[in-house]
Amino acid sequence: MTEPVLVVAAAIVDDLDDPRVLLAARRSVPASLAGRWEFPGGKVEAGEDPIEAVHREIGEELGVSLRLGAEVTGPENGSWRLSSTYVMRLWFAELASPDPEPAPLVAHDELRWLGPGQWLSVPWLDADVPIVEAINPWPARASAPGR
Ligand SMILES: Nc1nc2c([nH]c(=O)n2[C@H]2C[C@H](O)[C@@H](COP(=O)(O)OP(=O)(O)OP(=O)(O)O)O2)c(=O)[nH]1
Repeated sequence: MTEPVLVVAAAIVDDLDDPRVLLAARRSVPASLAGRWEFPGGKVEAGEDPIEAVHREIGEELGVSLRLGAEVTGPENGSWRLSSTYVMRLWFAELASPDPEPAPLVAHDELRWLGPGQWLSVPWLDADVPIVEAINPWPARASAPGR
């Protein structure tokens, strides 16, 4: 069996100690994924350290530097399965500096800071939905039994 390709990405929040706002990025390419929202990031290059790859990808895609926090571990040896081809490792992160602000330089056409209770309000890529649900501090309450 071929090894899955490793994607690394960042769940960029306003404050690692008290995350209330999450940055989502809307893909502009490829056409099949355009309009869906994701965690900014990308594929680890051959021989590259995954943490270095996150910093490189975020620099390329958003033009900012990050301070990484805890890894958001998934069910597959700590990774999240994206598809038959890809698995993803994800870290919480905050901006290393307020200036410059992140910008959609490549691969995205819009960035949005999702506020409290809004983290699931955009159409995330299918594989990202369970991840956002796992980190969402405002999980939907089970509907009350009918009377
Ligand atoms: N970056 C990122 N990719 C995701 C997420 N969720 C998800 O299913 N994917 C998929 C989309 C792509 O098929 C694949 C990652 O590819 P990518 O296009 O972001 O990687 P890259 O920046 O290195 O792209 P490229 O230079 O090779 O074109 O993983 C996510 O939250 N972030």
